[in-house]
Amino acid sequence: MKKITVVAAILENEQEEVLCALRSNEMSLPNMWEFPGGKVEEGEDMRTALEREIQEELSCQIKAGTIFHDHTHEYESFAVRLIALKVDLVRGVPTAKEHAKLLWLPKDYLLSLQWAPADLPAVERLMDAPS
Ligand SMILES: Nc1nc2c([nH]c(=O)n2[C@H]2C[C@H](O)[C@@H](COP(=O)(O)OP(=O)(O)OP(=O)(O)O)O2)c(=O)[nH]1
Repeated sequence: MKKITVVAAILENEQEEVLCALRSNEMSLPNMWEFPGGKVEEGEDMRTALEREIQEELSCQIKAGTIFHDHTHEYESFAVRLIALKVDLVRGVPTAKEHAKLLWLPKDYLLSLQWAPADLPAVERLMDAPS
């Protein structure tokens, strides 16, 4: 089974809301919520990959921090190693360039969204984590 490594950003604002992104119809896993990010390219450092993906997808600059959750999920046709990292916003305002929608949501409400299955362990951990 093909396995890809994906890095995803956990970004919180001053109200302790988490940035959630809705995958568009043109993306794989359409209409599912995710933490924005993308595939790590060959030879690329995971933090560089995440900072690049966020610049491309959200037109803002972030600094990737510590790993929050690292989990492999098997979809029907491929497996995703999803590495979720805490990030800080350095410059700009996250703007949806590829996603259908962006949403800042208090942690307690995260499970009201339909998440990509690979994200659920990280979402649940985030809901349990003290702010
Ligand atoms: N970015 C991101 N992808 C996720 C998450 N959860 C999850 O299952 N995925 C899946 C969806 C995609 O199959 C894959 C990441 O692909 P992507 O489409 O975001 O990455 P990309 O921009 O590098 O790739 P591409 O669509 O241009 O081929 O991982 C998540 O939280 N964030």
